Amino acid sequence: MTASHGPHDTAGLDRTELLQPGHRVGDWVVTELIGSGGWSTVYAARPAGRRREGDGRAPEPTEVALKIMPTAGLAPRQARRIVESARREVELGRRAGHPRLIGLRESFVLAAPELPAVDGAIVLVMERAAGSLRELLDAGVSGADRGRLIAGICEGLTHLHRSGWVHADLKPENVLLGRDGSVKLSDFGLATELTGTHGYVPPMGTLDYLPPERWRAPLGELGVQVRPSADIWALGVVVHEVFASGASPFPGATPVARGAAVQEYGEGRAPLRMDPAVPPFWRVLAADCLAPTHAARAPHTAESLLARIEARGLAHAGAEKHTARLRGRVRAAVLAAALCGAAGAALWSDTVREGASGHRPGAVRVFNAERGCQDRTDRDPQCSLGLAIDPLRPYAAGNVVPTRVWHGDVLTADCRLPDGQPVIDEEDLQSTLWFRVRLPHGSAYRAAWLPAVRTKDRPALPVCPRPRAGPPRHGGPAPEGPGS
Ligand SMILES: Nc1ncnc2c1ncn2[C@@H]1O[C@H](COP(=O)(O)OP(=O)(O)OP(=O)(O)O)[C@@H](O)[C@H]1O
Repeated sequence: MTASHGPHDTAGLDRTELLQPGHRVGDWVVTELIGSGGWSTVYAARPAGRRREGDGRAPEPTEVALKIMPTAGLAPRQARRIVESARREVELGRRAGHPRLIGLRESFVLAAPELPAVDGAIVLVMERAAGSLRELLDAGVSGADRGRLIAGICEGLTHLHRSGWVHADLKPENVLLGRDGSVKLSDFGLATELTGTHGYVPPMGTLDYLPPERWRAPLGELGVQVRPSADIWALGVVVHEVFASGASPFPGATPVARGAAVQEYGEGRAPLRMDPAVPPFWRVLAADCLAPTHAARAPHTAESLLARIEARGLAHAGAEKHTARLRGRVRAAVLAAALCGAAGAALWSDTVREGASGHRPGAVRVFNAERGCQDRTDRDPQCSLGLAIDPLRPYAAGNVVPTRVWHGDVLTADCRLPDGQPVIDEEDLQSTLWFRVRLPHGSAYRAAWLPAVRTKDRPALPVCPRPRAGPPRHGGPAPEGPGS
């Protein structure tokens, strides 16, 4: 739970360390302090002793995290808030367990008359995580991990939203990481179950992650209204932070100043300005999450965002696999040429690339919307694009020929298909137009299909005969095509 820094501020608690290593809390012994939030302190702990086998309880983990939420000395309103927060955490843990949510083992009230500061505290016994996304951002997230982490957060949100809950406090501190690097959402102190289209939360939250509508939301008897789109907004901020070294997409030196920038943007008085370090695919995704109103954001559900990330991941994985296979083939071709004393082997990539050859009829120059890929000449697999086997099937990893193409390659198209499968590129351009392009000698297919969003050229070409719809083809020569 986040204390005291929502638009409806309340005073937080000034707490010092409450428990020392070795202190016994229920069946657990504190081993070290992990960290403190506005209303709680989290400790690592180990089991106090062996439980008897067959006592009907779940097997003991070697380590847990104890979230201690003291209530002593609080004003009745604050104490009620703590109890309510614990109730939300326990309720969500009981009803919506999932590998992408931190596991809750048990909860109890601590009786510690010798320690008045924690006597009567609420204790949550949780699965212990290895760290948080905040720590990872501070240390520097590796490029390869970024997409995986965001996909993990989307998985957690998808599960929560499908189960009818809103997290309402998504931020890097609440994205924990398992020892295997897996994502686990945590801190459900503000999580609320939807009644119809929305739920209610206490007037609290973390300023940097609140959507524009939260700043104007009236405070009713039940609290402030929230909808799943509030989590999607927070996800947009997190996506930006992950790619922009922890920087918020909203300018300002303090959370309050950044909150003012959010409101300006929400009212249409300022554009959304993202850091250039955010790559195009993630920029489009973050912009969808950061749509200024609930209505504009609502179509971008956690589930649909996850599907987009997975589709992109598949395409990349496919690119790497195909490139590795092709590299093997190229090596074999070079070796064969050398053994035969040939002057040189014709590499498929050189055959495909005709960047300097000028324009010829049917020429289409490949365009990669990812700006980071446009200046590269090293044909990095991450920057390669796929050509489809079948333009009537989804443009995904199972439907691409092994031959890859890169930004600037010039291909020869012999016809166009105006009404193929719709394709949306990284900049949200959508088109159903496809070009049938020739592939070089020795390719597994003689022809393949380039979606029009992958080129800026629109050569005047005849309409292709409609390809026969059929089951996915995974190899062998294309039965149709111009030949080469
Ligand atoms: N199960 C856990 N395993 C490991 N670390 C945890 C666990 N739960 C919380 N932490 C860490 O403990 C620290 C305190 O967490 P806590 O939930 O009390 O506050 P917070 O999320 O930082 O802030 P607030 O609750 O005020 O928003 C955070 O750094 C968090 O990453």
